[in-house]
Amino acid sequence: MSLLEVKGLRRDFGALRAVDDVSFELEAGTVLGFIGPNGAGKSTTMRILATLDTPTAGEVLLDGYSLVDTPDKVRPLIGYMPDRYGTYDDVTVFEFLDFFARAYGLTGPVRARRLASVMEFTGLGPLADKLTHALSKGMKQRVALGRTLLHDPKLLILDEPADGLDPRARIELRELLRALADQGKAVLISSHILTELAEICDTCAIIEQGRLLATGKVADVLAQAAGTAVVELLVRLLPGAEGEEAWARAERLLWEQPHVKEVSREGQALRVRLEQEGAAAAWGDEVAARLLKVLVEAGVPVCAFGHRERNLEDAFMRVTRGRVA
Ligand SMILES: Nc1ncnc2c1ncn2[C@@H]1O[C@H](COP(=O)(O)OP(=O)(O)OP(=O)(O)O)[C@@H](O)[C@H]1O
Repeated sequence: MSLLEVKGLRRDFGALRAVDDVSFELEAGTVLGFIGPNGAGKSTTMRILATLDTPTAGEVLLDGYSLVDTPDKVRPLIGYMPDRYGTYDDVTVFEFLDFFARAYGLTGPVRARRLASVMEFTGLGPLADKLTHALSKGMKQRVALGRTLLHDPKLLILDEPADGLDPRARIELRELLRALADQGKAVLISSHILTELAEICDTCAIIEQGRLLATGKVADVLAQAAGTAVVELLVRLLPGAEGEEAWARAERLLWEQPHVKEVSREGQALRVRLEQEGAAAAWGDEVAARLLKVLVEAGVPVCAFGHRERNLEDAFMRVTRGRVA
Protein backbone atom coordinates (compact mmCIF):
# COMPACT_ATOMS: atom_id res chain seq x y z
CA MET A 1 0.00 0.00 0.00
CA SER A 2 1.32 3.44 -0.92
CA LEU A 3 1.63 6.05 1.83
CA LEU A 4 -0.63 8.41 -0.13
CA GLU A 5 -3.47 7.27 -2.39
CA VAL A 6 -5.43 9.91 -4.28
CA LYS A 7 -8.52 8.53 -6.00
CA GLY A 8 -10.79 10.42 -8.38
CA LEU A 9 -10.21 13.79 -6.71
CA ARG A 10 -12.47 16.62 -7.87
CA ARG A 11 -12.87 20.23 -6.77
CA ASP A 12 -15.46 22.54 -8.26
CA PHE A 13 -15.53 26.27 -7.64
CA GLY A 14 -19.01 27.11 -8.92
CA ALA A 15 -18.97 26.26 -12.61
CA LEU A 16 -15.18 25.90 -12.69
CA ARG A 17 -13.79 22.37 -12.29
CA ALA A 18 -10.35 23.19 -10.89
CA VAL A 19 -9.43 19.55 -10.19
CA ASP A 20 -10.99 16.89 -12.39
CA ASP A 21 -10.77 13.18 -11.54
CA VAL A 22 -7.17 13.24 -10.35
CA SER A 23 -5.70 9.92 -9.15
CA PHE A 24 -2.13 9.09 -8.21
CA GLU A 25 -0.11 7.35 -5.53
CA LEU A 26 3.00 8.34 -3.63
CA GLU A 27 5.33 5.88 -1.90
CA ALA A 28 7.31 6.58 1.26
CA GLY A 29 10.91 7.51 0.45
CA THR A 30 10.11 8.96 -2.97
CA VAL A 31 9.70 12.40 -4.51
CA LEU A 32 6.78 13.11 -6.83
CA GLY A 33 6.95 16.18 -9.07
CA PHE A 34 3.59 17.83 -9.68
CA ILE A 35 4.02 19.75 -12.90
CA GLY A 36 1.63 22.07 -14.65
CA PRO A 37 1.15 25.57 -16.04
CA ASN A 38 -0.46 28.43 -14.10
CA GLY A 39 -3.99 27.64 -13.00
CA ALA A 40 -3.64 23.90 -13.70
CA GLY A 41 -4.97 22.92 -10.27
CA LYS A 42 -1.72 22.14 -8.43
CA SER A 43 -2.28 24.41 -5.42
CA THR A 44 -5.93 23.38 -5.14
CA THR A 45 -4.94 19.70 -5.05
CA MET A 46 -2.18 20.38 -2.53
CA ARG A 47 -4.48 22.38 -0.27
CA ILE A 48 -6.91 19.46 -0.23
CA LEU A 49 -4.07 17.06 0.58
CA ALA A 50 -3.04 19.38 3.41
CA THR A 51 -6.65 19.17 4.77
CA LEU A 52 -7.13 22.93 4.24
CA ASP A 53 -9.91 22.37 1.71
CA THR A 54 -12.38 19.56 1.08
CA PRO A 55 -12.88 17.89 -2.29
CA THR A 56 -16.19 18.00 -4.13
CA ALA A 57 -15.70 14.29 -4.83
CA GLY A 58 -13.05 11.62 -4.52
CA GLU A 59 -11.06 10.04 -1.76
CA VAL A 60 -7.59 10.48 -0.31
CA LEU A 61 -5.97 7.91 1.97
CA LEU A 62 -2.85 8.75 3.94
CA ASP A 63 -1.28 5.83 5.76
CA GLY A 64 -4.64 4.09 5.28
CA TYR A 65 -6.68 6.89 6.93
CA SER A 66 -9.26 8.89 5.01
CA LEU A 67 -8.20 12.49 4.75
CA VAL A 68 -11.80 13.65 4.34
CA ASP A 69 -13.38 11.58 7.12
CA THR A 70 -10.54 11.66 9.66
CA PRO A 71 -8.53 14.86 9.09
CA ASP A 72 -7.42 14.96 12.74
CA LYS A 73 -5.80 11.55 12.37
CA VAL A 74 -3.77 12.49 9.29
CA ARG A 75 -2.77 16.08 10.13
CA PRO A 76 0.17 15.06 12.34
CA LEU A 77 1.52 13.09 9.38
CA ILE A 78 1.55 16.08 7.01
CA GLY A 79 4.02 18.91 6.58
CA TYR A 80 2.66 21.58 4.23
CA MET A 81 4.61 24.50 2.81
CA PRO A 82 2.33 26.87 0.88
CA ASP A 83 3.53 28.84 -2.14
CA ARG A 84 3.44 32.00 -0.03
CA TYR A 85 4.77 31.87 3.48
CA GLY A 86 5.26 34.68 5.94
CA THR A 87 7.92 35.67 8.38
CA TYR A 88 7.37 38.03 11.28
CA ASP A 89 9.04 41.31 12.15
CA ASP A 90 11.26 41.23 15.24
CA VAL A 91 11.26 37.43 15.51
CA THR A 92 14.49 35.48 15.31
CA VAL A 93 14.91 32.21 13.41
CA PHE A 94 14.99 30.28 16.68
CA GLU A 95 11.93 32.08 18.11
CA PHE A 96 10.02 31.45 14.89
CA LEU A 97 10.71 27.72 14.89
CA ASP A 98 10.21 27.42 18.63
CA PHE A 99 6.80 29.12 18.33
CA PHE A 100 5.65 26.59 15.73
CA ALA A 101 7.15 23.67 17.68
CA ARG A 102 4.96 24.75 20.61
CA ALA A 103 1.98 25.11 18.26
CA TYR A 104 2.57 21.49 17.19
CA GLY A 105 2.28 20.56 20.88
CA LEU A 106 5.93 19.61 21.33
CA THR A 107 7.15 20.03 24.91
CA GLY A 108 10.26 19.66 27.08
CA PRO A 109 13.23 17.66 25.83
CA VAL A 110 11.31 16.41 22.76
CA ARG A 111 10.83 20.00 21.58
CA ALA A 112 14.48 20.83 22.24
CA ARG A 113 15.61 17.73 20.32
CA ARG A 114 13.34 18.40 17.34
CA LEU A 115 14.44 22.05 17.17
CA ALA A 116 18.11 21.08 17.30
CA SER A 117 17.61 18.41 14.66
CA VAL A 118 15.73 20.75 12.29
CA MET A 119 18.26 23.57 12.78
CA GLU A 120 21.07 21.18 11.97
CA PHE A 121 19.35 19.60 8.97
CA THR A 122 18.46 22.94 7.38
CA GLY A 123 21.84 24.48 8.26
CA LEU A 124 20.07 27.30 10.14
CA GLY A 125 22.11 26.90 13.33
CA PRO A 126 24.46 29.85 12.65
CA LEU A 127 21.42 32.04 11.85
CA ALA A 128 19.46 31.16 15.02
CA ASP A 129 19.62 34.72 16.38
CA LYS A 130 19.01 36.53 13.07
CA LEU A 131 15.69 38.27 12.52
CA THR A 132 13.60 36.28 10.02
CA HIS A 133 12.46 39.27 7.96
CA ALA A 134 16.11 40.23 7.31
CA LEU A 135 17.03 36.85 5.76
CA SER A 136 17.65 36.21 2.06
CA LYS A 137 14.87 34.52 0.07
CA GLY A 138 16.78 31.22 0.13
CA MET A 139 17.25 31.35 3.90
CA LYS A 140 13.61 32.39 4.50
CA GLN A 141 12.60 29.40 2.47
CA ARG A 142 14.79 27.15 4.64
CA VAL A 143 13.07 28.52 7.72
CA ALA A 144 9.71 27.70 6.11
CA LEU A 145 10.93 24.20 5.26
CA GLY A 146 12.25 23.79 8.81
CA ARG A 147 8.83 24.76 10.11
CA THR A 148 7.16 21.98 8.08
CA LEU A 149 9.63 19.42 9.48
CA LEU A 150 9.25 20.20 13.20
CA HIS A 151 6.66 17.50 13.93
CA ASP A 152 8.55 14.94 11.81
CA PRO A 153 5.78 14.38 9.24
CA LYS A 154 5.68 11.39 6.90
CA LEU A 155 4.35 13.37 3.94
CA LEU A 156 5.75 16.72 2.79
CA ILE A 157 3.62 18.87 0.51
CA LEU A 158 5.71 21.68 -0.94
CA ASP A 159 3.98 24.18 -3.21
CA GLU A 160 6.55 25.66 -5.60
CA PRO A 161 9.41 25.75 -3.08
CA ALA A 162 12.01 26.52 -5.76
CA ASP A 163 10.15 29.58 -7.04
CA GLY A 164 12.27 32.72 -6.91
CA LEU A 165 15.41 30.99 -5.63
CA ASP A 166 18.79 31.61 -7.21
CA PRO A 167 20.56 28.61 -8.79
CA ARG A 168 22.70 27.91 -5.75
CA ALA A 169 19.73 27.94 -3.36
CA ARG A 170 17.89 25.63 -5.77
CA ILE A 171 20.68 23.10 -5.77
CA GLU A 172 20.80 23.23 -1.97
CA LEU A 173 17.03 22.74 -1.80
CA ARG A 174 17.32 19.77 -4.12
CA GLU A 175 19.89 18.18 -1.82
CA LEU A 176 17.68 18.76 1.23
CA LEU A 177 14.69 17.16 -0.49
CA ARG A 178 16.74 14.17 -1.60
CA ALA A 179 17.97 13.74 1.98
CA LEU A 180 14.38 13.86 3.27
CA ALA A 181 13.31 11.17 0.79
CA ASP A 182 16.30 9.08 1.85
CA GLN A 183 15.03 9.39 5.44
CA GLY A 184 11.83 7.70 4.24
CA LYS A 185 9.59 10.72 3.80
CA ALA A 186 7.24 11.02 0.86
CA VAL A 187 7.66 14.38 -0.88
CA LEU A 188 5.12 16.00 -3.19
CA ILE A 189 6.60 19.06 -4.86
CA SER A 190 5.03 21.34 -7.45
CA SER A 191 6.86 23.53 -9.88
CA HIS A 192 6.99 25.23 -13.23
CA ILE A 193 10.73 24.64 -13.18
CA LEU A 194 10.62 21.37 -15.01
CA THR A 195 14.29 20.71 -15.49
CA GLU A 196 14.85 21.23 -11.75
CA LEU A 197 12.22 18.63 -10.95
CA ALA A 198 13.52 16.07 -13.42
CA GLU A 199 16.68 15.74 -11.39
CA ILE A 200 15.06 15.21 -7.99
CA CYS A 201 11.84 13.34 -8.77
CA ASP A 202 11.33 9.60 -8.82
CA THR A 203 7.84 9.96 -10.22
CA CYS A 204 5.93 12.82 -11.79
CA ALA A 205 2.39 13.86 -12.58
CA ILE A 206 1.66 16.35 -15.33
CA ILE A 207 -1.55 18.30 -14.78
CA GLU A 208 -3.39 20.74 -17.04
CA GLN A 209 -6.84 22.26 -16.65
CA GLY A 210 -7.39 20.10 -13.59
CA ARG A 211 -6.73 16.80 -15.38
CA LEU A 212 -3.72 14.52 -15.08
CA LEU A 213 -2.23 14.05 -18.53
CA ALA A 214 0.62 11.74 -17.62
CA THR A 215 1.74 10.08 -14.44
CA GLY A 216 4.31 7.51 -13.38
CA LYS A 217 8.05 7.05 -13.10
CA VAL A 218 9.92 9.94 -14.70
CA ALA A 219 11.45 7.47 -17.19
CA ASP A 220 7.98 6.12 -18.10
CA VAL A 221 6.53 9.59 -18.58
CA LEU A 222 9.48 10.41 -20.81
CA ALA A 223 8.85 7.19 -22.74
CA GLN A 224 5.14 8.07 -23.01
CA ALA A 225 6.21 11.32 -24.63
CA ALA A 226 9.04 9.66 -26.51
CA GLY A 227 10.00 10.23 -30.09
CA THR A 228 11.24 13.78 -30.09
CA ALA A 229 14.95 14.15 -30.49
CA VAL A 230 16.49 17.58 -30.81
CA VAL A 231 19.87 17.89 -32.46
CA GLU A 232 21.64 21.22 -32.28
CA LEU A 233 24.35 22.08 -34.75
CA LEU A 234 26.79 24.91 -34.33
CA VAL A 235 28.27 26.10 -37.61
CA ARG A 236 30.98 28.76 -37.43
CA LEU A 237 31.28 30.68 -40.69
CA LEU A 238 34.38 31.82 -42.48
CA PRO A 239 34.42 35.61 -42.92
CA GLY A 240 32.79 37.08 -46.02
CA ALA A 241 30.53 35.75 -48.72
CA GLU A 242 31.90 32.25 -48.52
CA GLY A 243 30.58 32.03 -44.94
CA GLU A 244 27.09 33.10 -45.93
CA GLU A 245 27.17 30.54 -48.70
CA ALA A 246 28.15 27.86 -46.15
CA TRP A 247 25.16 28.80 -43.99
CA ALA A 248 22.81 28.48 -46.95
CA ARG A 249 24.31 25.18 -48.05
CA ALA A 250 24.09 23.75 -44.53
CA GLU A 251 20.45 24.83 -44.19
CA ARG A 252 19.55 23.37 -47.59
CA LEU A 253 21.31 20.10 -46.86
CA LEU A 254 19.68 19.74 -43.47
CA TRP A 255 16.19 20.37 -44.84
CA GLU A 256 16.80 17.57 -47.37
CA GLN A 257 17.48 14.99 -44.63
CA PRO A 258 14.81 12.59 -43.36
CA HIS A 259 12.92 13.41 -40.13
CA VAL A 260 14.04 17.07 -40.16
CA LYS A 261 11.13 19.20 -38.95
CA GLU A 262 12.81 22.51 -38.25
CA VAL A 263 15.99 24.32 -39.21
CA SER A 264 16.53 27.76 -37.75
CA ARG A 265 19.38 30.14 -37.04
CA GLU A 266 20.15 30.68 -33.40
CA GLY A 267 23.00 33.12 -32.88
CA GLN A 268 26.12 31.54 -34.32
CA ALA A 269 24.40 28.14 -34.63
CA LEU A 270 21.91 26.28 -36.75
CA ARG A 271 19.27 24.56 -34.67
CA VAL A 272 17.85 21.43 -36.24
CA ARG A 273 14.81 19.58 -34.93
CA LEU A 274 14.25 15.98 -35.95
CA GLU A 275 11.26 13.95 -34.88
CA GLN A 276 10.37 10.32 -34.96
CA GLU A 277 7.62 8.52 -33.06
CA GLY A 278 8.74 5.73 -30.73
CA ALA A 279 12.39 6.16 -31.65
CA ALA A 280 14.88 3.72 -30.14
CA ALA A 281 17.31 5.14 -27.58
CA ALA A 282 20.21 5.16 -30.06
CA TRP A 283 18.22 6.94 -32.78
CA GLY A 284 19.32 10.43 -31.77
CA ASP A 285 23.01 9.49 -31.86
CA GLU A 286 22.71 7.72 -35.19
CA VAL A 287 20.87 10.59 -36.83
CA ALA A 288 23.36 13.10 -35.41
CA ALA A 289 26.31 11.12 -36.78
CA ARG A 290 24.64 10.92 -40.21
CA LEU A 291 23.93 14.66 -40.32
CA LEU A 292 27.47 15.52 -39.28
CA LYS A 293 28.85 13.31 -42.07
CA VAL A 294 26.59 14.93 -44.67
CA LEU A 295 27.67 18.43 -43.60
CA VAL A 296 31.38 17.66 -43.45
CA GLU A 297 31.37 15.83 -46.81
CA ALA A 298 29.63 18.83 -48.37
CA GLY A 299 32.42 21.08 -47.11
CA VAL A 300 30.38 22.94 -44.50
CA PRO A 301 32.86 24.14 -41.84
CA VAL A 302 31.30 22.54 -38.74
CA CYS A 303 33.38 23.22 -35.67
CA ALA A 304 30.96 22.22 -32.94
CA PHE A 305 28.10 19.78 -32.88
CA GLY A 306 25.80 19.24 -29.92
CA HIS A 307 22.96 16.87 -29.08
CA ARG A 308 20.27 17.73 -26.57
CA GLU A 309 18.79 14.80 -24.61
CA ARG A 310 15.05 14.51 -24.12
CA ASN A 311 14.08 15.81 -20.72
CA LEU A 312 11.02 16.39 -18.60
CA GLU A 313 10.52 19.75 -20.26
CA ASP A 314 10.17 18.08 -23.66
CA ALA A 315 7.69 15.59 -22.16
CA PHE A 316 5.72 18.44 -20.60
CA MET A 317 5.57 20.42 -23.86
CA ARG A 318 4.46 17.31 -25.67
CA VAL A 319 1.63 16.21 -23.40
CA THR A 320 0.25 19.65 -22.55
CA ARG A 321 -1.21 22.08 -25.01
CA GLY A 322 -0.37 25.15 -22.97
CA ARG A 323 -3.96 25.85 -22.07
CA VAL A 324 -4.70 27.56 -18.79
CA ALA A 325 -7.92 27.03 -16.86
N1 LIG B 1 -10.95 29.64 -3.89
C1 LIG B 1 -11.13 29.65 -5.20
N2 LIG B 1 -12.27 30.12 -5.74
C2 LIG B 1 -12.48 30.10 -7.08
N3 LIG B 1 -11.58 29.65 -7.98
C3 LIG B 1 -10.42 29.18 -7.51
C4 LIG B 1 -10.13 29.14 -6.11
N4 LIG B 1 -8.90 28.62 -5.93
C5 LIG B 1 -8.43 28.33 -7.17
N5 LIG B 1 -9.34 28.66 -8.11
C6 LIG B 1 -9.20 28.46 -9.56
O1 LIG B 1 -8.90 27.10 -9.77
C7 LIG B 1 -7.98 26.96 -10.86
C8 LIG B 1 -6.76 26.20 -10.38
O2 LIG B 1 -6.01 27.04 -9.53
P1 LIG B 1 -4.70 26.57 -8.75
O3 LIG B 1 -4.26 27.70 -7.87
O4 LIG B 1 -4.96 25.27 -8.10
O5 LIG B 1 -3.67 26.35 -9.95
P2 LIG B 1 -2.10 26.14 -9.89
O6 LIG B 1 -1.80 25.01 -10.80
O7 LIG B 1 -1.64 26.03 -8.49
O8 LIG B 1 -1.56 27.46 -10.56
P3 LIG B 1 -0.30 28.40 -10.18
O9 LIG B 1 0.89 27.66 -10.71
O10 LIG B 1 -0.59 29.65 -10.93
O11 LIG B 1 -0.29 28.56 -8.69
C9 LIG B 1 -7.68 28.35 -11.34
O12 LIG B 1 -8.51 28.63 -12.45
C10 LIG B 1 -8.03 29.22 -10.17
O13 LIG B 1 -8.44 30.51 -10.59
